[in-house]
Amino acid sequence: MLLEYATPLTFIALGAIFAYSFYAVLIAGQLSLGQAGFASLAAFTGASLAPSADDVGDVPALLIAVVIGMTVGAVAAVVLGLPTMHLRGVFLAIATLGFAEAVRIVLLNQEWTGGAQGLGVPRVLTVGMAWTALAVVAYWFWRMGRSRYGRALEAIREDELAARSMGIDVGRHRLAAFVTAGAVAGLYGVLYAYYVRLIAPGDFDFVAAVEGLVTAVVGGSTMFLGPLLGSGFQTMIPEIQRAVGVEAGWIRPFIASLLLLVVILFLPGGLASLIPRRSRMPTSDGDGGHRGARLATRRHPAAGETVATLAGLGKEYGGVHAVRDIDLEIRGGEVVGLIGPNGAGKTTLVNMISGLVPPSSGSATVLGVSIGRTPVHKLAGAGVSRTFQHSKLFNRLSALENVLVGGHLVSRPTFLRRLLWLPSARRDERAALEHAARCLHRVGLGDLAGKRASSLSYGDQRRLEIARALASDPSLLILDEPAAGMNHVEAAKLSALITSLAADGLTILFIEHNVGMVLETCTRVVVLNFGEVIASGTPDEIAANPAVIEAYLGTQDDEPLTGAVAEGTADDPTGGAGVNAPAGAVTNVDPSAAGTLEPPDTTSRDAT
Ligand SMILES: Nc1ncnc2c1ncn2[C@@H]1O[C@H](COP(=O)(O)OP(=O)(O)OP(=O)(O)O)[C@@H](O)[C@H]1O
Repeated sequence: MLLEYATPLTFIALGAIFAYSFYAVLIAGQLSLGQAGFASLAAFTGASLAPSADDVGDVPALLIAVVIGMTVGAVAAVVLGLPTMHLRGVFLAIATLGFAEAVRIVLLNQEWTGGAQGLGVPRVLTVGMAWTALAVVAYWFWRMGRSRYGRALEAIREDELAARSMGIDVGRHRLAAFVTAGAVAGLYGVLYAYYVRLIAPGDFDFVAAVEGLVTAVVGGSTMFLGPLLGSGFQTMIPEIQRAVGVEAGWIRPFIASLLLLVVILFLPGGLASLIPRRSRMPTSDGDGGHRGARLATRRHPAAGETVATLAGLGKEYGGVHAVRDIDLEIRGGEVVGLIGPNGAGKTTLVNMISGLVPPSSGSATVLGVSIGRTPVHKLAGAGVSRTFQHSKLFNRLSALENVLVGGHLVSRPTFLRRLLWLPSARRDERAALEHAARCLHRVGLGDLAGKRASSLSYGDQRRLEIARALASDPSLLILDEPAAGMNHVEAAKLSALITSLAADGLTILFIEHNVGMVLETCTRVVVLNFGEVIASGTPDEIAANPAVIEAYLGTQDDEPLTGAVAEGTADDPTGGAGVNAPAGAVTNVDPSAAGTLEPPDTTSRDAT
């Protein structure tokens, strides 16, 4: 019975293995078509260099060829990956496709490959061997999925910049994913060669690459069973059509393509999205009643110790001086509020401090690291953690998973230990889960741990970003407009949270348009206008500072800032008070009202 289906079953296994080589990079958000080239190189070198099956036996010959092929695939991936890893999306697809085509043409013109005639290889692979190999590959990706490494790849796929800010070395992770793809494609190439009896360079052409990609996409790239489901679907649809008597010709491929279209249109997450995803939950409630191990912690600067020193820091975009000549010192335990009208340069300044944007002039040292050439993940490693003006959550991950990624820097790698089922890996994963749950509870989101980040309300998304930033146990926490979109009550709660974090010794720098909240929460306020610091001092000093009042109200004759901010609209940015404020200015014309003023932002930014 099984023998009757041996051929389709073997092709399902082979197709799934090839699709896993695409899945390996799709989970990190990379679109590559180079796998056909890796498979081709592996198939020809493996089959040519491995000893003959007659001399050493079938299985040893195949195993040696597999080792050669996977090594060749991985090395080719490094060679191709090093110069192309900075490419994204369609550019990476084109570059890798170019590589695969170059390999095909070179191999086509070699004598040792048999050229267009192809190379004869003994059939050694059985259906059992093919499925054993598939089981090993699927096991690899299954164990990877819930490891620290697997989470990092998912985070890169969801939002690369946020992943960098969580301390993930994106370049290294993307290259590792690419090398895995090379090795798995190499495995496929060798197994294919030892099954079909005759291989030709044309077997690994553009069409083969697209088929592998389609299989992975149809199966789904967010769950490890995806490639297997995709390959089963792709292989069995024609078989089923044949069995029910749909004759060859245009009908069969037409129906198969139509079904493919239906899956892609109605199941954007692929067939695997039909399988319910078990969301990770901590074993304890995370509110302090936990018993698991704690994660690594870092030494934080003591109160009054220098955290950041900025000297003459400036940033110019073309002719626009976003920030100019800023001297600033931030000390341990301070809560520094950064305020100023829209376009004053606040976000640009914190982007420089967190390493996202290099300064055009001046210098700065943050937690002992000088900014400029230091990559974002290294600054995160030094203890800088941040939220973004426009939420940069990992939308398809749950709230808890978002915070788990935030804990990347303080948790231990678990993937290799998970492969071996070592209890220490389970312990470390539990510790990471409980740490994430504690962070969620700290911001009041404990009950929403299993919810997808994209399904949370705007205010909860802001809080989730804070929980994620806290998870790295930062020394300097930077919050970019954390209260944006929050109502009066939520903003008051956030203010209490910031105060309690500062009481724990955390140094906080935050941008906020809600001046009332800033004056209430901060130990020091720095005011920017047109990229320059126009005032710095205690909340009381700032509230009475004429230069600040002028920057906000456009006149020096008005009352001092009182700690509350008028609600306004883009049409009436003064909150209806009729004050002649500069466009986008935050006003305090109605001290009884609270809220933020958010005129439409038309600035184009790489990182905000
Ligand atoms: N990537 C960029 N390219 C060009 N100009 C930029 C870029 N980022 C910021 N700017 C400009 O730099 C100036 C300061 O912008 P920035 O976003 O830092 O101000 P902000 O005080 O944070 O404003 P908001 O309160 O609206 O967020 C603005 O004039 C803005 O248009």
